Amino acid sequence: MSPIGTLLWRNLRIYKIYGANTDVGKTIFTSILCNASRSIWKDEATAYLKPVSTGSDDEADDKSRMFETKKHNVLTDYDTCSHINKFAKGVIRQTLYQYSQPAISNEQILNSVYKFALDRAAAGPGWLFIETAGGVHSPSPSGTTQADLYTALRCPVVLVGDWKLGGISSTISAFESLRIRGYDVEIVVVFEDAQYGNSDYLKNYFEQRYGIAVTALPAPPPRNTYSKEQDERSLLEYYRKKSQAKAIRDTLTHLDRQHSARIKALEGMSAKAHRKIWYPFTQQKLLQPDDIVAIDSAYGSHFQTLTPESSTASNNKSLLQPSFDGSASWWTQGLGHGNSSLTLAAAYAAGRYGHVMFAGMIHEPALKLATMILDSLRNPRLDRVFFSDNGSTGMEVAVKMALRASRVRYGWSPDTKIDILGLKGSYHGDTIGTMDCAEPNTYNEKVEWYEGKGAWLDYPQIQCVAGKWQVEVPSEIATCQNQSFSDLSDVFDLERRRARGEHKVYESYILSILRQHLDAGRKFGALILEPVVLGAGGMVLVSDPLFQQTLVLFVRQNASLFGPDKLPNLVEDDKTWSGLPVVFDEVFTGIYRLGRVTAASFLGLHPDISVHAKLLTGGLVPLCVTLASECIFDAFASDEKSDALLHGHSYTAHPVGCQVAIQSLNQLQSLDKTGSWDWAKSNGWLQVANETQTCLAEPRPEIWSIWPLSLVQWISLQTNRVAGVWALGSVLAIRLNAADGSGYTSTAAEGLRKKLLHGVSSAPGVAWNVHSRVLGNVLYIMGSQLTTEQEVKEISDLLRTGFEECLTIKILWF
Ligand SMILES: C[C@H](N)[C@H](N)CCCCCC(=O)O
Repeated sequence: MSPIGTLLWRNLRIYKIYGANTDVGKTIFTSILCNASRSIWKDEATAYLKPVSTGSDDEADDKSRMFETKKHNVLTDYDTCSHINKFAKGVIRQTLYQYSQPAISNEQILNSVYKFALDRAAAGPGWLFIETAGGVHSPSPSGTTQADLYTALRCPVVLVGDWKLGGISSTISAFESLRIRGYDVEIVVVFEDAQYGNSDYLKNYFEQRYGIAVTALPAPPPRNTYSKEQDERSLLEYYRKKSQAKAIRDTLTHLDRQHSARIKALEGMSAKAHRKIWYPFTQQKLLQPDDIVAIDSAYGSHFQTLTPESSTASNNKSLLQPSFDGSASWWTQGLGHGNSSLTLAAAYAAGRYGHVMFAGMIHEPALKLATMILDSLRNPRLDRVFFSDNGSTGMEVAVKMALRASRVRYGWSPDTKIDILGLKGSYHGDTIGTMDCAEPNTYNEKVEWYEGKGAWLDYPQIQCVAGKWQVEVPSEIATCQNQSFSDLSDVFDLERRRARGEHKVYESYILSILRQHLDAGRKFGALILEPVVLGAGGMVLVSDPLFQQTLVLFVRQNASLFGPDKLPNLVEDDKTWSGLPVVFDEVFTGIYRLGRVTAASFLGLHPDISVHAKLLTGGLVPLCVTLASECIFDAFASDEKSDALLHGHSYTAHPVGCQVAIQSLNQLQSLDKTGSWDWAKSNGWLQVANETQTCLAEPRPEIWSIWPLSLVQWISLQTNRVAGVWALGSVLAIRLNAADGSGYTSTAAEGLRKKLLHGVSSAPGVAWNVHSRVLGNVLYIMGSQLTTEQEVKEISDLLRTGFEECLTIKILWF
């Protein structure tokens, strides 16, 4: 099954009819719109679709039961599909499901709606009106409300307002519910009512606030209970007149124009962007307008993007296609695009506070989040939370914290040159301070102010090569040989490996490097690591975790190397940093990206400073927290204001971010607790571990990925082009053999990226693709924490086909 696409065809104007409430006249308005479009666009077809209809099978809307209902409310009586039959002759009409049918899934409904729309578009130009059930939040068969059910299809909306007592409120509430879910309400239609005058109020309200027109029509004639014939005649007359009314013609003309305007705007975006936007991480001289992908919207794991051939495509070709968000929107995405509970959290905090000043003040979301994140990370060292905006700024703060703590501990003067200790290929942010924490590399070699301030150690890397997990030891760690493991859990089984003494060779290497630098008079103020995975440095399943663990323990156990302790009253306990403050940059790897709440837990370590962003807010808004131990915090305590951490972003601890983060953490924790990733864990990963386990006493670490182990192994066997591959949590990284030298500037992964971008056409008119970023010769695909087994299967198949096609037709794409 292909992912569900947004409904947009050039020749088919599709509108979704939502009601401010049930019983407000959705069917009557839809029948009038159908009838009118039939008479205005005579050569075109008009279709009406009711995806789900209320009532049991025998009293289904499809059956002609009009006038036989026992209810006496005029609109309820008319709320049947047979209205379309009777009052909008020639309209193609279909009801897909009845509520009474058992177990109709959301996917079934959405796929059927898509298929119906696709068939209509293929049949020729026209209109399609899709009538939802009840009010905006009336539940669908699965329980999902109407507004949430149809988000993926994202049709523009005709909102039928409520003309009764209380209707102003329900109409505005319905509008707001639709709006915060990203729907474009193109027009509001409502019956006139002399008693309440809702239509006048709503006209002013929507036109003035949102520039949205309101069309008001007189209500249908009251029911004639004495004569069926009379009743039907007067109703026919009502429909005939209203379908010819100027207000309805104007409404349809407006909807027709809006449809064309939406397509024109979408198709013009890339060219305009090419002239106006300065893109990040992009050599724009090499960028053509056509390379820029226009996004209409995003939902779940997919963007809805304009197809490359949209302007030349035949009329019935869909203009939008689902594009799997393969970089998880630069590693931020965790809980799906358009996640309405996150949206509501953001809206709630924006409504309650907007943004408020933080220095010297406190608000509930910040305090709650601080408590929650400290509890969640289960790191006994961490006591304090500093808020900033994004990973770079959070890391800048971490560096300031760590260096100050070291300077105070070791009694260095403020002008002492202090370096950091790190790993080659590390990347901690794009701002100058954090760039200086990285060794010289492609990202910083042409940055005028870059001045690397550190010593960076080499390390062994892990990847699956030809079906085996290899720990590849660089020549710098000379005496050690590459090691091969049958599964990844064995690599992460640090206790056993330590018991076997495998760390000793790492200790000697670390000591020899440190000695060289310290003997040259260098001073270090922090050990900064991206635990387990190096992100921008090439998506490296870093150093054998045993190496990172050994490095941290070595630094902590050999404090005297770094300087004589100048703090006479220092109380040493297991919360006090030793040797160097250990900073973990978990901006990318933390908060379940790798399947666990912290990446530190893979190493069995507690850092003194820990930085978290990206998944912290589920990928909705930027926010970063830098957590520190009390002992780091104390380094800033004095009677002098100038000793304080003089740092604070304007949007520090913005309530919207904090509230969204609370919601995200709750959702992620609940996914974890309720076994939502069990399908992935059993996808080869934990079976292998358990099989190996039977003869072992202690349980082994739980290592798994949403990307099946069989896929990882299969890719690793494509040895003529693949140098190695790994997967952990929601990340899959493929390192390709590169003739042009590996690294960020390599073009080796471009061919595979393009293959994924070209995508799949699974059936006529049904296409989807994968949007991904490459890091030179490394192509990675990152799901969200809500990516489904089905989505993973589709992408896995596409990857396999991509590799196989290239073999068959011998295209050298890397
Ligand atoms: C997004 C991330 N946090 C960094 N700011 C950028 C990392 C380098 C990405 C390079 C690229 O996608 O071309």
